[in-house]
Amino acid sequence: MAKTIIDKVWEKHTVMQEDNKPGLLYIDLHLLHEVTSPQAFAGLREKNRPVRRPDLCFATMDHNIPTKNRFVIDDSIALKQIQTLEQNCKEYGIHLEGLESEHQGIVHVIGPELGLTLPGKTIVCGDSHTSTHGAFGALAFGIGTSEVEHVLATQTLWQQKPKQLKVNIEGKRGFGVTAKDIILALIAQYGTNAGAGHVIEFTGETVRSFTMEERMTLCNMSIEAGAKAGLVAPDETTFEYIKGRKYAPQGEQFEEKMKEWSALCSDADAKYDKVIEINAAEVEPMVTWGTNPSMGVGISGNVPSYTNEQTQQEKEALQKALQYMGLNPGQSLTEVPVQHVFIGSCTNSRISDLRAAAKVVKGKKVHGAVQAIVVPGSQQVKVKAEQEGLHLVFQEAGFDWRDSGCSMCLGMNPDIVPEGERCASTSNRNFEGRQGKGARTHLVSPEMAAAAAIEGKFTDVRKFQSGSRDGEQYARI
Ligand SMILES: CC(C)[C@H](C(=O)O)[C@@H](O)C(=O)O
Ligand code: SF4
Repeated sequence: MAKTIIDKVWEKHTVMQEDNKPGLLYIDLHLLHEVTSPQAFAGLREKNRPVRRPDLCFATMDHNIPTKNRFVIDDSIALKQIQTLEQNCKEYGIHLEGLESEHQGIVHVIGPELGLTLPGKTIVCGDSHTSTHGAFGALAFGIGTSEVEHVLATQTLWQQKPKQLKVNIEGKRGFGVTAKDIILALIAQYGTNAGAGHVIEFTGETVRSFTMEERMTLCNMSIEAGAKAGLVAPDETTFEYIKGRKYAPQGEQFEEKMKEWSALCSDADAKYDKVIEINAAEVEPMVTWGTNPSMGVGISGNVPSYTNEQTQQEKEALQKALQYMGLNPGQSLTEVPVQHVFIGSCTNSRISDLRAAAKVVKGKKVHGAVQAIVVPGSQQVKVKAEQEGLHLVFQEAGFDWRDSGCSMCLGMNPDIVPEGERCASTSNRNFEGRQGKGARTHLVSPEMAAAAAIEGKFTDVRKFQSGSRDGEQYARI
């Protein structure tokens, strides 16, 4: 029978499978961070169990660390979680990229960067955006804390095989349109439940043309479309990215692996439970206006109005979102002023994101009413950006240049948006209170965030580039 890449990875990792029951999956890589691991280790300790494969675990700290004066942690819960992770890793022999490490960073940024994330692997982490690693053709998904304990103890996980959704993206995307815009457009059209119970395989010419970093952005947000995971079958772009990375197979071993990885694709006549077609040419730079990632619209569009077609329930949901966001029905997004700009998070904090934003910012100044920060996804991204002089571009414009971490993506560290204030954010979630109590989050691409920082309001980034526009993706140099 024809198989999808998901079937292939699944079958290869199934240790045990009884009819109509969850299967037992072998896990190749277990990523850990400070927030969702303490109880799991405590559980092990209580039962006096060792970690079965410490060599397949890899830890970092990212969520609640400060991005300024990173060694001064005032919050007692954050400090406790960080120290607990250090102790646990030491006690159980797990590799940790701590605050002092040059390889520290957001867990979903450093996995790929260090060559830990590889095609065909099963990868888990107590974190929903583990889907990011799917960009390499890995089956990667978030797990709960009790499952973290199970994986630590057994290196396996009970899983019901998910359904499969193919999202086929074709068409040449327009100038200034990024992977972030395409996934936001998909979620705006099909909703935050589109992928519920499914793993998404992203296919199509547009996806093939994406860099690995763009594929990561796409897979990162598949979770925001409700999916369990998202993946892209590996190809030359993938192998090229992996080659030479610290923990990737080297030399002859790499060549061998590449042969194996090349077979990792869906058979031509493989069946999916659902198929969605997206035309990338129809997507424009997106901005979310509401309190979930599906509440978004192209920059030339408006905040929605009430219509006769809406049910009472839909009207109430719209009203609630607009009230929280401090917006009026029908309002143009280009009139909406922002007070904060955040360029960072596991969605958009890689070197190509920073280059793209810097290109928009270069030679301009951040609007006087805006506080803007750039938070590289890892310390390695930070170093690379500094070698290229990007930090100077940002600093000269008035951006704050920080150390890596989750930062303003979520209100778990000192980078908070004050109540009632508005942030153009390159992160992935815009739920109520996500960036702080009463904070108003608008999800955008790095280019759009950079443009908003300069104008002090949302604006179409495409106009910033009119002089130098050459039909190429300026965003991805
Ligand atoms: C803290 C963690 C459990 C959480 C997640 O699972 O995604 C966080 O990373 C997030 O983005 O909301
Ligand atoms: S950057 Fe944001 S979305 Fe990503 S892991 Fe951290 S908190 Fe979660």
